[in-house]
Amino acid sequence: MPTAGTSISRKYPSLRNSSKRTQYSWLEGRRLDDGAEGLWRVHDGIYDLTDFVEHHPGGREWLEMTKGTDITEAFEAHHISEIPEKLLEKFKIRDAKEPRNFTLTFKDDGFYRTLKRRVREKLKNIDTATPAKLSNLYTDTLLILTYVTAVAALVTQSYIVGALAGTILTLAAVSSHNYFHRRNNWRMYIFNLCFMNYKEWRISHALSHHLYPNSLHDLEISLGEPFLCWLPDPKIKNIVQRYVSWIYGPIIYSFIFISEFVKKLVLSKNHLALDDLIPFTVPLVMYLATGENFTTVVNTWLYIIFCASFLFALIGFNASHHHSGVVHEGDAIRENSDWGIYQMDTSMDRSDINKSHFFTLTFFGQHILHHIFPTLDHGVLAQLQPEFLETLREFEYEFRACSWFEHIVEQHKQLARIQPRTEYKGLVKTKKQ
Ligand code: HEM
Repeated sequence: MPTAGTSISRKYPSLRNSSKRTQYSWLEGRRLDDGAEGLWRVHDGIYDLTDFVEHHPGGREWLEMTKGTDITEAFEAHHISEIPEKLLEKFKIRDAKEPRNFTLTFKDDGFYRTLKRRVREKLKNIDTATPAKLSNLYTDTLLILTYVTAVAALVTQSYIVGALAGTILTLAAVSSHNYFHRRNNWRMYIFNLCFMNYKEWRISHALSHHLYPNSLHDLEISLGEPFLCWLPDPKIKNIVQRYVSWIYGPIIYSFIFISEFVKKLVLSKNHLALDDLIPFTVPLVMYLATGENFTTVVNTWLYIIFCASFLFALIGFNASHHHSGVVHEGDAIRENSDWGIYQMDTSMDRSDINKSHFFTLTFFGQHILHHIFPTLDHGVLAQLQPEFLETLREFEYEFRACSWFEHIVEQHKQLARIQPRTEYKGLVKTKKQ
């Protein structure tokens, strides 16, 4: 087990290399490393939120899951208003004994908090309801179409209609990701249709990937290993993982949904819940609508799932973080980086996807703004671009974006890359921060 820290933490993440790594083992590792003294840590304070869990407006789950960990990044990213910070003081019981494990900063005059103040003001003066309603309309339509096209695939027994049903299922699942980042709401359950559970994604995606992208703390990186290895480290990938993954990668893409479910049955069966039955509503509707025999229903449904899984991975892995020009663990980064700047260094947006509300919602668009303000509806984010660009200019950073196609090419180059960059090559134009 390595003992040195990582580019953004003093300690190497416990249990990262466990052969049984899951969302729950990631949380377990955080409890071992975070110096939260069995309670909740925010910056250098220890808080007892036991009495607040039930009353948390974002839902009890977020706080239940994170008990015993440092929630600084989660707390900062999930609240735009000043109310949570004021409320938090009520629950402080002492200063933490150890320094924080993570070295990312949230200085008041730093990039992230400056931008957040501007966003807070802007949100008071813009129409957020209309774009949010449009997102709801898109999502609900995709949900209905998921069932309709699945039935159509069964009736027609056409591979093309089956692939269309898979496409719709993926678009519905990605849209529902807009909802599981927020307070509990029914649309977050749409995500479960694809065999992955929204609650587990709140851990691997919202709490791990969003807060520490491309680092050793990012579960979306570690769960891909040893088959898909994006970190530039010759110790974790050989020639097969670097180049042959270009060929076997798409096959893996197709099995992700099913394998996540199987993994849950094997490794996390204690966490099985009623909502894990949601994916089975699709074949049930297919059966009830047509009366087809069991084998035909299951075969058609599995074909839809494989198509959906392929497209989901194609969209997800090429959304922002694996362009070979962005920072991955091992590459030099700024010391004590502002959290928002670290997010900028590890991401690159997609100019083509960002142009449309529908594609932003269904292709993980407006990626950087979504990462740093995950509780805002995807449809609202475009309106925040002026404040985002203004703050970037002020901090002398540039906004980086390229096409989706370039991301796909670059992601493959990143799979092959093994040389970490020894000089900081983020998006900074000057040394000023
Ligand atoms: C793991 C840490 C936490 C996470 C992930 C989290 C997440 C969330 C989410 C998702 C929402 C709903 C946002 C929306 O839908 O607009 C929310 C709202 C809220 N949370 Fe948290 N929360 C955390 C910790 C806390 C703590 C420690 C406090 C205060 C003691 C707090 C106070 C609030 C308040 C007051 C709201 C209402 C919205 C607002 O005024 O900003 N949260 N939180």
